[in-house]
Amino acid sequence: MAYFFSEPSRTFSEYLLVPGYSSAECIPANVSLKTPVVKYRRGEEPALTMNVPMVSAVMQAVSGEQMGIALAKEGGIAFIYVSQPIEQQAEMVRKVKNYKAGFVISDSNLRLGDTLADVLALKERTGHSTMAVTDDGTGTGRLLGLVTSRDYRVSRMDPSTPVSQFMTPAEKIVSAPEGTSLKAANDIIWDHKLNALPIVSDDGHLVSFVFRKDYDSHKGNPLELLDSQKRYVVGAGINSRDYEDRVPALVEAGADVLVIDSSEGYSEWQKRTLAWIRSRYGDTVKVGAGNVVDGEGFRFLADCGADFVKVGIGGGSICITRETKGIGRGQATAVIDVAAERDKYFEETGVYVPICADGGIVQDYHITLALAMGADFCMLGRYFSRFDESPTSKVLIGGSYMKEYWGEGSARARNWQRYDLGGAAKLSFEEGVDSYVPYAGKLSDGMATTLAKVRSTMCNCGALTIPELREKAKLTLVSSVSIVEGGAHDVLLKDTTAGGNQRS
Ligand SMILES: NC(=O)C1=CN([C@@H]2O[C@H](COP(=O)(O)OP(=O)(O)OC[C@H]3O[C@@H](n4cnc5c(N)ncnc54)[C@H](O)[C@@H]3O)[C@@H](O)[C@H]2O)C=CC1
Ligand SMILES: O=c1[nH]c(=O)c2[nH+]cn([C@@H]3O[C@H](COP(=O)(O)O)[C@@H](O)[C@H]3O)c2[nH]1
Ligand SMILES: [K+]
Repeated sequence: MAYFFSEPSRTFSEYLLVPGYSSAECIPANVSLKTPVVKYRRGEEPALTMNVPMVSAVMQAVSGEQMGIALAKEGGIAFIYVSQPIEQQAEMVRKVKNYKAGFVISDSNLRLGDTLADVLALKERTGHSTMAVTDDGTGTGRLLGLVTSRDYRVSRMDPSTPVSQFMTPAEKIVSAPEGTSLKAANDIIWDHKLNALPIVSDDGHLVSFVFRKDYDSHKGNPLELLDSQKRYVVGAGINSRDYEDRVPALVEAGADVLVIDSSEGYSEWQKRTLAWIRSRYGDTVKVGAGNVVDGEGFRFLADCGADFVKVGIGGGSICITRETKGIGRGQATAVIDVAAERDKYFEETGVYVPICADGGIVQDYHITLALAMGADFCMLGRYFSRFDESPTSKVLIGGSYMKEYWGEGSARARNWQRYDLGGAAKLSFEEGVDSYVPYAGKLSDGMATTLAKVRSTMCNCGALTIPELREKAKLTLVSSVSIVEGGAHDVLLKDTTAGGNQRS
């Protein structure tokens, strides 16, 4: 006979936290959001931790290289999407690993034969007024000259004037050698009153620029997540098909952690994928698996060697898996159940396998709830898709700026793993939608607000760390009537944008 769970499956909005005693030390500035990403033995330190409990979803509309850089700066990890060719994904990982704060690879470059008209067209296209003239017209060619807007007067010059006639030639350029520190580069910029300092290799090739205006922007990211070589930490998705080719490419590109990206992880496919990675790399390659929604699924993946386990089926904002396939579970219940099994597993084996609550975070406080219920960190798609750093375009709709956001199981994602099942067997239905989300500006500003709320709620619960929150949290179910009580009610709102139920 079929098994029936005795409890209904519930979601985050059905719960609230009841405050506990807050001592005088319990202030947001003292809260640490540090959390483990990969499994560790009792008494040992995890090989990878984050400074904030947030990772970005393995999705085309969310996690490219810009998200990788921006999120690591804030202390979290982006998982570069897997639904793209291997080399292209590896290149995104490399771009995050090679990124050096303040050192910008030139994207506006000219050849000697180009003209003033080319300069103007390039400026129009990239929006940048500092241009390198190189032998091959690339950002890493041999540096022959520089063009800035101070070098030409559009009203007085013929558009066909070659750049060689008005550029600053190489011998007059102030530059710095490769390996110059950011501090030293900024000193040169100030001493010579420059706007941009080219960094040039021993053989005269342009490496990057340091711009004066960048000086302030990379001071003060106290939570940024760096590897042992001071490069940003980045993750990448894999699938249970082409792992023998994809995993080596991603490892070689420098990915710090991988995750098998699937709607459903309690399968022979994931077991084989994990076994292959362990046989080839032992424990040196870190890989999460999922998704599961109960203790049984968790134990299976933990036994298969997963470094962390991802929880959540059908709760995502663009998900229609529950509607199309009838699989899934309320996200709060899934997290609570899996967390209980994770704790039991830890008791029994001495191995702590972190869990990630994936999907369905709508309000900022849902993150705090997920942590209180036992999640070690949360994966968010919709949330991150709204910021400048997501790879999608910003569009003006009905007077408001929106960003596009679509599911990995939607037709738009053209996810060949789903559709190419070999021979005539193809997945013929969609499990996700294509949508708009309200544009939300810069990631750093949005995360600052979100995490301020998380820290503040933790203080209400008397907790300065995530483990302490889990220990002290008192959670209550709320009735549907009291949910109405929790929003602004029985008043006429003057400004509808300040309503109590606005989504973050
Ligand atoms: N978290 C969620 O609720 C959901 C997430 N998604 C997202 O959509 C994307 C695609 O997910 P899925 O369709 O579940 O991808 P998937 O690749 O895990 O599964 C697609 C199909 O391929 C089969 N399969 C997997 N490995 C195989 C192998 N080696 N040989 C033969 N068959 C194999 C699976 O059993 C399944 O029928 C992912 O990005 C996922 O995160 C989609 C639906 C729900
Ligand atoms: O049913 C689904 N169809 C899809 O096409 C799809 N694409 C992504 N995902 C999952 O949703 C998570 C992101 O959820 P949020 O937008 O709520 O943060 C992601 O992290 C995924 O787990 C999908 N689920
Ligand atoms: K299964």
